[in-house]
Amino acid sequence: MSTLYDKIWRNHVVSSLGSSEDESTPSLIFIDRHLVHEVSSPQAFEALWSAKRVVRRPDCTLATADHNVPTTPRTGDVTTDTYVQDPTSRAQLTALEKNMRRSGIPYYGLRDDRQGFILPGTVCVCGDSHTSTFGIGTSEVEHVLATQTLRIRKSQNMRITIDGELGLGVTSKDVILHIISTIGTAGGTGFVVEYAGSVVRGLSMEARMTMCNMSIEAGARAGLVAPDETTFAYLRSTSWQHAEEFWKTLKTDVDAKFDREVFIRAEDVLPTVTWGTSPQDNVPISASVPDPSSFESPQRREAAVQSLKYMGLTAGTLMEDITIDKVFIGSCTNSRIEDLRIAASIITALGPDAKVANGVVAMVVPGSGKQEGLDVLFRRAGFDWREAGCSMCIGLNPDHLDAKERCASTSNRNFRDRQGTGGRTHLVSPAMAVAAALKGRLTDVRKLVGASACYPNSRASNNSETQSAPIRQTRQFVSVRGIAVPLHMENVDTDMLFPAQWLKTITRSGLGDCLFNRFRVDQSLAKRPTFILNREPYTKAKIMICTGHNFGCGSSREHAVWSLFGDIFFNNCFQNDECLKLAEYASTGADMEVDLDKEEIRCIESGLTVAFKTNPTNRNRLLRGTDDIEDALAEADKISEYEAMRRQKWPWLELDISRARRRVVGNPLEW
Ligand SMILES: CC(C)[C@H](C(=O)O)[C@@H](O)C(=O)O
Ligand code: SF4
Repeated sequence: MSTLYDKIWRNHVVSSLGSSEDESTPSLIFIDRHLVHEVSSPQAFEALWSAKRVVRRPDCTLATADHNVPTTPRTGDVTTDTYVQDPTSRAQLTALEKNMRRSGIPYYGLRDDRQGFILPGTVCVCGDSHTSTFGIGTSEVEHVLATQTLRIRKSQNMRITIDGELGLGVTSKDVILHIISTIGTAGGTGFVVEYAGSVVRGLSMEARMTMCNMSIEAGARAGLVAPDETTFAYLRSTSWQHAEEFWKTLKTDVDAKFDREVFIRAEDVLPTVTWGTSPQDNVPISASVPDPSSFESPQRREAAVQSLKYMGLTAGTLMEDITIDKVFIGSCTNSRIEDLRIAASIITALGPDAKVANGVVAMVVPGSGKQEGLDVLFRRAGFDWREAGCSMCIGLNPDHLDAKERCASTSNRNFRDRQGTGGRTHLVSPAMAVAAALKGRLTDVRKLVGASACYPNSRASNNSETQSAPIRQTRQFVSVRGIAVPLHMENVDTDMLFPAQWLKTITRSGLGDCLFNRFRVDQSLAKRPTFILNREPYTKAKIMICTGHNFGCGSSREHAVWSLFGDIFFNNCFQNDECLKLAEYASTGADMEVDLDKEEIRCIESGLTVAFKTNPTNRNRLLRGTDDIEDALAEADKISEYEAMRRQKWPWLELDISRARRRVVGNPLEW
């Protein structure tokens, strides 16, 4: 008996050191589709070219520019040079274009409205955490480019079943926010989650995508929904007949066992809004800002106090009494055409007088070039309609929040400074975002229009001591000795570790100063004396002991790892009493040694020794300093065998690369 994930996994194993189902042994997995973008790929290509390697399967790869692109109109004779003013953004886009030309990978540029690259049952990766199967780091991007495979361990199986009937005005965004608050931002760590139940079966493809997309906010490796009639209708093609027969087998067997099961009653899900700086900090719109003392764990209480301070909120304030300055309808979570239709239906239901409240700036950044005339409707209601891109979800382009500006946002991350330094984000569904824009405060969309306008639309309509050397995968690591810095923080996300503004680099080195930058310096760039990394002796720390759980959650930006490795060795193996003892010792500022060979941490002055266990394969690689890509290329015959089998068994997965490239001719923003 197998789960959907077990079946997909088995279909993609190229070679396995042990049993392919063994979660402790990594297997070489074939990647059907690889999406490349400007932020996480430059360093991967640089390493690929310098190793004189080529892209194995340009036909299974596709590039888009999204994170850095301005959202102002792209009409007229524009080129990347003239359109993108910011030099660092421009450098990343130019690097992408150059790398695409050299590799032959099709590039869907800034004015391209084509869609449809992913099919049921495929393994699709991208150097971006919001890839539902699944997000990878830059070193892995390089690995996939060179080998079309990844060496990974199988995750555990989790099923989340949502049964019943969703209430009016409740959308899939509310469901996923509810799930995240139920299981926590680390609840899905180590799992691939399958969403099931009558609610999911009844959702449209777009609504399912919103849920799968935000699985990473619950820490999950991937989010899946079994393909069904809704999926087949969405693909809208008759040429999939054989494929459909196969796709119908892609479902969990009745008696399959999950490592974890969660059940949610649809009636318990209400229009939801976040109040804090983690996606799990959410409540129904009818509730009030929670009192930090209501949380059981001391860490969660402290996190809530800090979040409320940052958010400028007082416990007990009704969520509906919170006024906002900006509204952002966009991001990979909620800017699909269906999201825009739902948002537009609220405006339509209220009639021609529906206008964005005075003083509120509301922008719509569609996920693609599809408009269906909705742009006119939004503009008439006072919204600013922009071109596609990540935009204010991450603020790498000119769209951002100023300090203390409060925003109702349909994006996925309400981390500190995420949408701009000091900006305050409340995550909501598209329907709730429109309600907030029209009222100028967080608003229960159900009260506004009886909300029948929105819900039905979301249903289916049918060694590391050498500080200066650049980080390469081939670096050996045996042990590190030095001062350890204790860090008592929960949920340290990668936006905290490595703020987005520094992501616009095309190299891997010199990133040490970016680490915890917003904690290290204030707005005038003066060092904050209270932050531990600014205090002696920790300015020279080489090891970090983090006692809070869920370290490194959020984005898959490998820059966070490069910045850590540049300065200090990060170890996240312990979250128990031993970790607290190590942190206590670290607070004396004495030397500590992390020995990977012996798998122990030694506190030099006190004599305390703590043993730890790491995955044997990874340990050996680090000790030997071997190159993962070289290892995978040694199995080139097996990869070729797999490719031949794939061509024969699943012919619909082969793409016509010349067709994909055809559109690039004649468009100045294309190659
Ligand atoms: C830049 C990219 C690596 C990052 C991610 O992985 O999520 C970004 O998309 C984000 O949302 O923070
Ligand atoms: S989460 Fe935001 S920044 Fe990241 S890929 Fe999605 S839209 Fe872009």
